[in-house]
Amino acid sequence: MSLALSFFLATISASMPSPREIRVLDNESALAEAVAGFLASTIEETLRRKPRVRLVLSGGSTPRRLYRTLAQPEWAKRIDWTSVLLFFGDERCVPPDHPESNYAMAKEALIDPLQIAPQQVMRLRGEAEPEEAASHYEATIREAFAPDQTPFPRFDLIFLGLGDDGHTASLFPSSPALREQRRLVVPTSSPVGIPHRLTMTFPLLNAAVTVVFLVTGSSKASILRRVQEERDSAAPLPASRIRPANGRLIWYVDRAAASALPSA
Ligand SMILES: O=C(O)[C@H](O)[C@@H](O)[C@H](O)[C@H](O)COP(=O)(O)O
Repeated sequence: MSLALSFFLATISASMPSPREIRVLDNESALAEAVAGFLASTIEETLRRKPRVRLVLSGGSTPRRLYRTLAQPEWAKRIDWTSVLLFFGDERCVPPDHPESNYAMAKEALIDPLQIAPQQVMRLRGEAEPEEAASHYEATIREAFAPDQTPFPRFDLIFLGLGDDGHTASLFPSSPALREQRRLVVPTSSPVGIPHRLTMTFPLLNAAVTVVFLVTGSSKASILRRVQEERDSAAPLPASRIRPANGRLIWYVDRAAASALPSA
């Protein structure tokens, strides 16, 4: 094979997203344990190559079980949290102690129990003016990746959830934020719950080394099937557009959420 052809094939294969992996666990508890194990292995493997791990937490209610599991002694002793920088994929525009704050949930379930130092936690300032908060967070991300000035920094692992309308992070169907191709973080709005949000954008999320979706419960069965079956439709659901160009996409789902999948 000529050098030119092998280079061409390498380039093509490098630009094709890796296949998505769906891992079905019996229930929420088994899912939390499995994801904790995956996170521990990912952190261990990353720290063999780099001095720190940059991890993005998801909001919503699903990840709370995972965060509480990670705070348990048997997991706390397995993970070197002193080498982990925590970021948030999105935030509601509320104060950090508001019951709807994604930061407040992670603080209660993970950060405080593990005594993770404040300087390791990059909080999205939900209490600030949204444009200012978005710009500040973009600067925070770029500082955390310096001197690497890649246009879209590659987080080592990003956790995401799935809304029953197909949204993920705070990227909601029909939102202008879905079209953002330049910025890392933008203000946006939600049709449900807290209206004003901040969210990481598709280019940043899809730059990740690994993206892990956490989906549990029978209420997500229908939307999970739609997302898995959607192929290049004219208006794909936001969660369907999460396809790390040079990374892994893994769906951790429980049996209830997977009940509508063809292989279920
Ligand atoms: O701020 C948020 O709410 C999340 O970023 C959002 O994308 C969440 O992951 C989904 O809405 C699923 O939420 P549940 O886990 O509560 O079902």
